[in-house]
Amino acid sequence: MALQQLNIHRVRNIQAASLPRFARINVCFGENGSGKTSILEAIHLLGMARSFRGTSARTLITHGHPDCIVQGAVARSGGARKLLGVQRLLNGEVSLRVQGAPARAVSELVDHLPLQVINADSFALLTGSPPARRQYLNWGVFHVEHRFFPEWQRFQRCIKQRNSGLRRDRLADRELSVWTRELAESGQRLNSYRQAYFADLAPLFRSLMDRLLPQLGELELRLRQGWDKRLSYGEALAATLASDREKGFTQVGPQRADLKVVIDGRAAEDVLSRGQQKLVICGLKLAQGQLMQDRAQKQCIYLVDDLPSELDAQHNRRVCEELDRLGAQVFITCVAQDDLADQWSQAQDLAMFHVEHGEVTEQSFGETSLDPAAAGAK
Ligand SMILES: Nc1ncnc2c1ncn2[C@@H]1O[C@H](COP(=O)(O)OP(=O)(O)OP(=O)(O)O)[C@@H](O)[C@H]1O
Repeated sequence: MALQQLNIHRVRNIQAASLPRFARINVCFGENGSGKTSILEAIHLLGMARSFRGTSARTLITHGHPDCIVQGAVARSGGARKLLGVQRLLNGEVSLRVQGAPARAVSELVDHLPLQVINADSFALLTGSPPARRQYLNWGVFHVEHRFFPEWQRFQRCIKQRNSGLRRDRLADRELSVWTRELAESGQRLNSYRQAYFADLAPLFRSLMDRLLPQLGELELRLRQGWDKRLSYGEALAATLASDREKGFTQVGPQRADLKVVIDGRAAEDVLSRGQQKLVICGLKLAQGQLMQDRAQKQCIYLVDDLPSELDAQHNRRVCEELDRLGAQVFITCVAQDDLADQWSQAQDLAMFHVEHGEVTEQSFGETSLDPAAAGAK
């Protein structure tokens, strides 16, 4: 999957930008506050209809304007182009388009433009609360198991109904047991999709970490399914029914699942330096891209904001090598044009975009210091 062109209107400090072509590796460089992250935000808006910082649409829209719009063309290698469009309004309204026709759900965009973000907020994968890790897990399963999303929707419906039954008095017993049975079946299936995905993901993650950070100790990725693994989900729900009634909600299930990275028996977030944490995060994100390629024959697109921060040159290079090995399209930001020169000098399919006060200009290859001939002439 690759983004082939992008039009940006009123996204943060970018009033208007028309980018008619991209390479596989796209480096956006410019001074602090120039608008590099805003380009990544625009791409994220196109694929997810929201900011990657989880903030409201208001923060994406250029100050003083009522809306922002992004339009782009994506294509699978050898496949037909798809035109996507997203408009967000200050009042919270959102309008999505695929091939010019209104799209009903964000999942349609996600399917066409699968994105992986590596930025400062990605640390939440290790140090944040479980929803960030469930989101990571769900993203992966969604892209390789087509039965996951409808099951996830069904599960949400069941748990909502069961929780509302739990809050009512005992007259609702019959209704409650119907929803509990439905929930047990749906949760069990959801868990089996996640477990199958996890079984493939964990070894990929370990071998990536062997390359990114070989001196790290015994590394383990663990999946907690959200209830006692010796029980079926139905049994676990039966065991907690009385306490669920008291509390008024369902306490166990896939909605409580979590992932844990463990090193020599200790939680990664407790023992790793900030740079090492960043490498683990890169390992997790790269493993998902690899698995998506292996299982779904689809490429995701990497949005990488300020990779060099927290990483020394050697580890920076290793992450770039892994991105390169994946063959995925990458949009990556840095301050100076030469910041990523070592990493990408061999890349054949490279484009450089200079960003200044919200204006984006593609540098021709002759103008870039990453061009081997130009670099040699300096
Ligand atoms: N809604 C908005 N409307 C207008 N300008 C905005 C809005 N939100 C942020 N900005 C401004 O856009 C500019 C570009 O921000 P951006 O995060 O893209 O910079 P950057 O090039 O990634 O910088 P850095 O290297 O510091 O990370 C900043 O000056 C920021 O204050």
